[in-house]
Amino acid sequence: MSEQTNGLQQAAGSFQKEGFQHTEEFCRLNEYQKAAVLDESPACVVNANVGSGKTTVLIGKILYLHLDRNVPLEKMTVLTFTNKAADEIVERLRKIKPDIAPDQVQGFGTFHSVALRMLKNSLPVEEAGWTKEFTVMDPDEETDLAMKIIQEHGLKVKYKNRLKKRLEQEYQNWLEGKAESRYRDDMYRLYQLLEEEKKRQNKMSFADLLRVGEELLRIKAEDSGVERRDEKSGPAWILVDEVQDSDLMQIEFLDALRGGKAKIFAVGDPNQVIYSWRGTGDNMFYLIKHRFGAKELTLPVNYRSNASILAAANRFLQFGNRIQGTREEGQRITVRNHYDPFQEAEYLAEKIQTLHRNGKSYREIAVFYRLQSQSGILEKVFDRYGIPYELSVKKTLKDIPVLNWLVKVLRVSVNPADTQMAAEVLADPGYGEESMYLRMTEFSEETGKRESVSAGELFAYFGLREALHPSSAGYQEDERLVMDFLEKMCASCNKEMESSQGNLTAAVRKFINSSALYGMKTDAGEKAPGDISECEGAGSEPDEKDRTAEPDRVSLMTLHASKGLEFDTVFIIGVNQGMIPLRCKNFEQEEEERRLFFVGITRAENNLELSWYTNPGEPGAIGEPSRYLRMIPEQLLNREDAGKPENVRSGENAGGDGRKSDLHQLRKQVQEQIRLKSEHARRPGSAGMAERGAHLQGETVKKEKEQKEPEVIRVRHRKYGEGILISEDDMMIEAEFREYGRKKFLKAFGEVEVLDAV
Ligand SMILES: Nc1ncnc2c1ncn2[C@@H]1O[C@H](COP(=O)(O)OP(=O)(O)OP(=O)(O)O)[C@@H](O)[C@H]1O
Repeated sequence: MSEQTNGLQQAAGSFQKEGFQHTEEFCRLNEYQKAAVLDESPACVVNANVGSGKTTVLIGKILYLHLDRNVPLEKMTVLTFTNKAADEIVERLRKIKPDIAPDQVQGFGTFHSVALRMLKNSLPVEEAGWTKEFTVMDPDEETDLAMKIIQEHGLKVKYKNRLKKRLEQEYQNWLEGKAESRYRDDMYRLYQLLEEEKKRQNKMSFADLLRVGEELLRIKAEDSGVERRDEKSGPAWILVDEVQDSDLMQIEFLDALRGGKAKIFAVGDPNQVIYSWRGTGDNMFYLIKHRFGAKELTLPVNYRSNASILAAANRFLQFGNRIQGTREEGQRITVRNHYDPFQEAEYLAEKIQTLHRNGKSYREIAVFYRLQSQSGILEKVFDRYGIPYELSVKKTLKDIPVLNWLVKVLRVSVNPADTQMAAEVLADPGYGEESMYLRMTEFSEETGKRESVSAGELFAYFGLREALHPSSAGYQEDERLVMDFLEKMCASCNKEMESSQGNLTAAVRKFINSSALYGMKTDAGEKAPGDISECEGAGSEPDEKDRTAEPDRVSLMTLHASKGLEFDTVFIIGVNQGMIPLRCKNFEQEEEERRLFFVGITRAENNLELSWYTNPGEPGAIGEPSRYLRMIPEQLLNREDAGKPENVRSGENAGGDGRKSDLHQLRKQVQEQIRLKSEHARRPGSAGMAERGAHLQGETVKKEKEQKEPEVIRVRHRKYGEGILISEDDMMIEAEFREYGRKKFLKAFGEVEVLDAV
């Protein structure tokens, strides 16, 4: 990627004069890539293989449209799956055209951020029942609010323990005016009340941003008449990255944004769908193609991995043709057996030290695992060996109690209608106190009109010294975290106020909305399941793929987090039965696990090592190699066996080295931690947010006995009779019938009736 960036920089001079097509960068593209860049069909989807240059093509396309076809950047909307990806595209464009102003690329971002910006700036959000000052709520907060409404109104809602999922599942049906909920309960009444409450408290969920955005865009188009629409009113081009990760709501938003006029260019890879639990299905790519009558182009050639890795990857391909490579066979894939994760961690530490001594930088090396919990042993052993590492864990403000509370304080300050948050602030067991109420509700009046502000001033205004309890043991750390956060926020707000000539309240609202939408990184880098990257307001992240700019560290991350990255050497650990793939409930999950493994192995450029344990020690994992290892042809593999249980059990397999003699001790410590954790998990849970929220508002909440909800859902089919629901998504339903086995049906045909749970 950095090599590519250099190429772009060298070519930058000639861009201005002759356009993109005459640059070295364009000439470097292969024929498929060129065809995609130059295509100007009304709608085009590029079905791209892994590592085939999707990002390269997308950037090439933007440059071509802008420099050769004179399409202003402002007339392009570039929709990405993560905010980080949007930042990366802008950053790479800036390397070529350093004078790009922030205003010109306002249309570059995630679906949600683009919708948010339009609702704030150009769509009449008042017509939908909110005001321009609305704030953004996260999905947990919406579930808490729904739970509170259920309790207040005595609603009968089934499967409350899965309320978040249920809120998502039937929302579309309710919007379409269906008369009764799937379980014939009060779900539709809940939607109604929830909607009213969100309007009353002037806040929107993520789903609202897209839905309201879409509705208002459609109304706007109707009002002005699609044909007569002012050329200036919408984008001329919509470019979509990672289109396979879109969900149905995003597609509707896309359609409305297009307004029957803008051209669509979307790149994606159906083989890399790994987030279907969020409403994305592996059929999305094809759905988009048909919905927009799009031309399909392909990018078959992979530039990343050596031929052995690609040959293995081809075994896991689910859609499309074989991935073509450009590289020689290279190193075979190593498959290694270890006795257990402790032994492996030590092996990895030594191996990485050797690689480093032989000239490989740490940043070229990554270790992937299926479950976040697997990183603990590696961290401890790497610490002991002094190996620098970067742990990719999603750590957001919500994980730090004092910042979680502070953000709520700020949210109420910029939106006093938010009684849900106000209640949570005041009754917070750590920091809540009554005097905060006035400070929050008077913020706009008192301080919010200012044109610049400092962290110290805000700290004093909110009386945070008292709220954080100066005599408590944690005060200093809390104060440091709060000041750090406020400093970042004030820097962003001051900048915002200067450029927009707005006031402090509006600037804080923008900052807080951004952080709700993207999360805000508090620690080491992360690209987790979910569109999380650094909050817009807090400055942008370093280019993830230009890794030379970052500290030299080994990357430790889950397979999910590895998507979109590339490394010279990749270790995938715990490739055991029951772990990779994780135990699956249904065929779809199984297929997704396979795609996840595919994503993991295709991150490696030159060296790939897969390991399994004789004694995995993870619940559900079996001490046998995963069946995925049997799917890779033997001639691509180099099998090595490091399992020496007798040495390992003694904990002294390494002789005189003091670090290694501690291994036995470490093993005992970690096992004890695991035991304590599982005991803790078995204890009855503490009160949920919703209960706390209600309690905070002075209500007595009866802790409802956890209802034992039935797990089996019956269905009926005209021909196959009664059966059991296995899975369903927005399009398909799968059920099992005693006489006929498992069958799948298109929901649109309504052949399967879902009966009450038994
Ligand atoms: N025409 C080309 N010639 C040489 N190298 C190329 C070419 N196109 C792309 N590459 C290189 O191939 C690698 C993969 O490119 P890129 O990251 O854009 O692919 P991708 O399709 O986005 O990957 P993924 O599927 O993993 O998300 C990069 O290192 C890139 O520089």
